[in-house]
Amino acid sequence: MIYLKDILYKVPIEKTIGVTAVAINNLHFDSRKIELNDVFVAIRGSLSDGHDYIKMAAEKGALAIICESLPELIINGITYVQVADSNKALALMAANYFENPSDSLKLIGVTGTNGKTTISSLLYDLFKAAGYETGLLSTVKIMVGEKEFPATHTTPDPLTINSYLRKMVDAGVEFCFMEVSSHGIHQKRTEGLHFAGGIFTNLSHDHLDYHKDFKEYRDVKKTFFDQLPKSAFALTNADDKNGPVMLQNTNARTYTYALKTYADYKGQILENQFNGLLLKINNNELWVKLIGAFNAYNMLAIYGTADLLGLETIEVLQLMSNLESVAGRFQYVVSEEMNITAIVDYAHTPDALKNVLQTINSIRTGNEELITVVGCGGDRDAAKRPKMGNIAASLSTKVIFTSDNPRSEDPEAIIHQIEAGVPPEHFKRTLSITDRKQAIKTACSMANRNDIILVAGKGHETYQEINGERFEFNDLEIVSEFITALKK
Ligand SMILES: CC(=O)N[C@H]1[C@@H](OP(=O)(O)OP(=O)(O)OC[C@H]2O[C@@H](n3ccc(=O)[nH]c3=O)[C@H](O)[C@@H]2O)O[C@H](CO)[C@@H](O)[C@@H]1O[C@H](C)C(=O)N[C@@H](C)C(=O)N[C@H](CCC(=O)O)C(=O)O
Ligand SMILES: Nc1ncnc2c1ncn2[C@@H]1O[C@H](COP(=O)(O)OP(=O)(O)OP(=O)(O)O)[C@@H](O)[C@H]1O
Ligand SMILES: N[C@H](CCC[C@H](N)C(=O)O)C(=O)O
Ligand SMILES: [Mg+2]
Repeated sequence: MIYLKDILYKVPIEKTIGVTAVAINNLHFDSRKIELNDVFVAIRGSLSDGHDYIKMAAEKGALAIICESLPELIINGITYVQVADSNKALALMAANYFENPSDSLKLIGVTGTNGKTTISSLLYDLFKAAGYETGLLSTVKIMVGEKEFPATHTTPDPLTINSYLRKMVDAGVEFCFMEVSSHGIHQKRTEGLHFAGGIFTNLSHDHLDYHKDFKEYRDVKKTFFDQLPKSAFALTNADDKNGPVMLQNTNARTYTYALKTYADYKGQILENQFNGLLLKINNNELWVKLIGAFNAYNMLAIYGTADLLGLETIEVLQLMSNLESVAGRFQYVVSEEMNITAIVDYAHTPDALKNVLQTINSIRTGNEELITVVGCGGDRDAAKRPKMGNIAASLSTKVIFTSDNPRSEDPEAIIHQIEAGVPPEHFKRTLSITDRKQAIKTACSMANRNDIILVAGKGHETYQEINGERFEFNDLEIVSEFITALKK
């Protein structure tokens, strides 16, 4: 039996009408899911206002309504709890409802613009390989020990988070690595979770459609570290100019990693080739199978975290050298006959695209062409479009602009905005093909022996979203099929 008063523990309440000593069934923030004796939390969203659905929730049998402003019609027998912040109330209630599973886990949050999925997934792989029961909440998938569940968000809503954390605790999971997105922090999806550690990767232009400006985006990320408890560690990238800013007001124990400046976990790239990186971390040398300078940062974050969580250095080094790239993160195939390399990468921000292209250029050996296929998602930050057009054209020898989840927007209009960023001297390098499959096919047919094709933006995604409908689509499958069919 779960009581309303128990799940309201620690929730700052402004006013209560009715009794809270009542047994409740489920907790929901979507009125459409309400059944008899459930609790409905009204949230002001970006598309609609949950307060408009209080009546619907009541009609469907809600026993209690949690809201920021009380409705005009107060119905006898229903308890109304007025709170200052429904998002926060939902997160605290969700944690209470599932009996605060994060208290029984070592939960590590990874935040920053790029690298969250890579770091959290590889930490999951590493701790699993070290023999621990491990959990993962990531953009790509959710893992409860060995069991896989589909992910809908990078950081899901608090009910989803806490229900999975509960499953993890019940399955004996000891460590859980989770991505903490800026939307997640801003919407307080992670409020009430007990973190054992926080990792900051880097901060660059992203999600400025959602956040007011860069400062707000940065400050939102920072609140995650401000809220870490004393017992936690906070590990930051000292080479990123916002890295130290993140730790300014944290109560956690602070640590740094860096390639360029002094840091607790100091790294050096000794070799950077197509078959991996030779790194020196503090005084240890190791080969890892991942490629590119940005992955050296990810490796430092992983090394530091494993060390802070008490793993033995020797073991960590050995496990790190076995790590394989994460789905859709610099995944590649090479065609046997023509030796064409096709790389699929989730880079969907200017910074990530630049990183991937610079990485490929840094390990290109000769005059081979670098043919990039890229687009930008619809209903997302439009300011990044010309920037990505500029980067793709400047750092590739040929570019095909195409669609990447146009969602409700006109795909051609998005492509025009990308094209607007191409410097005139590179016009000749670019062409645009709206149909993504056709664009990939054309890139493959343009490739000669030893050339490199980068298909950027969708990574692990297995669909293309057009007009609210998701069509099956897999960059890696499509590009592999076309390059292996090439015979010249
Ligand atoms: C902009 C945004 O973040 N939206 C998220 C938000 O929805 P919302 O606030 O817009 O909801 P809304 O549709 O306006 O509705 C407001 C409220 O009314 C309720 N409602 C609505 C209709 C109804 O009939 N009855 C009812 O009760 C809704 O359940 C909701 O509580 O809260 C929902 C529940 O948690 C999320 O699913 C939804 O994510 C949408 C789908 C989304 O696309 N989010 C992306 C942008 C996102 O969060 N991305 C980040 C980062 C990705 C990255 O780093 O690249 C992520 O963590 O995934
Ligand atoms: N440390 C890093 N610094 C810069 N770029 C990176 C880093 N790690 C990965 N990338 C690049 O950014 C892309 C996204 O990486 P990843 O999926 O790990 O990030 P993320 O933070 O989870 O992104 P999202 O916000 O979309 O969930 C990768 O495909 C890679 O090209
Ligand atoms: N988590 C990100 C992923 C973007 C991936 C890209 N393929 C796109 O659709 O824009 C978002 O939903 O904004
Ligand atoms: Mg991610």
